[in-house]
Amino acid sequence: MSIVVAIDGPSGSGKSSVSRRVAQRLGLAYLDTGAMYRAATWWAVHEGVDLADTGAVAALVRDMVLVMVVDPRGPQVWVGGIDVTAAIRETSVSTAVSAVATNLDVRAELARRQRAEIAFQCEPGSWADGRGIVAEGRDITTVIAPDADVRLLLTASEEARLARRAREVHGSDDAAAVEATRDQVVRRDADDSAVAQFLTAADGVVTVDSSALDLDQTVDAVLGVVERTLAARG
Ligand SMILES: Nc1ncnc2c1ncn2[C@@H]1O[C@H](COP(=O)(O)OP(=O)(O)O)[C@@H](O)[C@H]1O
Ligand SMILES: Nc1ccn([C@H]2C[C@H](O)[C@@H](COP(=O)(O)OP(=O)(O)O)O2)c(=O)n1
Repeated sequence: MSIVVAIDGPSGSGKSSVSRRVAQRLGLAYLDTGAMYRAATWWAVHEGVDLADTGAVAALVRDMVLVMVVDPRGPQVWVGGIDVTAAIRETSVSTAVSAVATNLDVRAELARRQRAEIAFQCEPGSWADGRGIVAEGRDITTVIAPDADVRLLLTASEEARLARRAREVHGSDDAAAVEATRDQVVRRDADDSAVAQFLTAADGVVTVDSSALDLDQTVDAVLGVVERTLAARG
């Protein structure tokens, strides 16, 4: 029997780091859908397409050769035969990505690919050999996989999320580092929330607030929700 775990949440709530660890512990594949929007952004810039030209960006993304390596021990992202796993984390991509993520034709194309990947990992012969997948992003619990076995919203206070991102990007959470991070957390969430609802839990979605938890405690909390949800389902 396959298991699909869907996790949404705002920037810096811990979706990527927590989902990877949860997938490893459960032997499931791991799909970072945000990385797909980042890859599309990187590719459009690489190909010299103006991000404001929504038709041109959508056409480019429809033909984009994107490979997501779903092994949670070493996820990778390849676009047009280039390994962009590190490049898509750069601040230039973080700043620009909402312009691509709010392009509804791009969303339709990436949604199609995300649903196909989730279905594929529930089939024998895939990386997960049918065991299933943890997929995370902004609209997984609501749009991409509303029928997932487990649906979870990972939240944390704005203060905690800014401090985490500042430590990650600038190696410090002093006032200057937090201010330098504000655009890629607060402004981006405001822009992104125009097209996906990830600030409050939809019906049937369990909220885990990680503000006062460290990474290990958050992973344990999420694993607890998975166990209880599957046990209740029988
Ligand atoms: N519960 C937590 N406590 C402390 N730091 C965390 C926690 N969860 C994640 N982090 C750290 O915060 C940063 C952002 O986490 P990340 O998984 O990239 O969030 P998201 O994918 O939601 O944007 C990472 O450096 C991560 O190690
Ligand atoms: N399912 C998704 C996943 C991400 N996005 C958007 C929202 C974000 O601005 C970008 C990048 O997502 P990502 O999860 O990498 O962002 P973080 O920096 O980890 O917060 O893509 C989306 O619109 N829908």
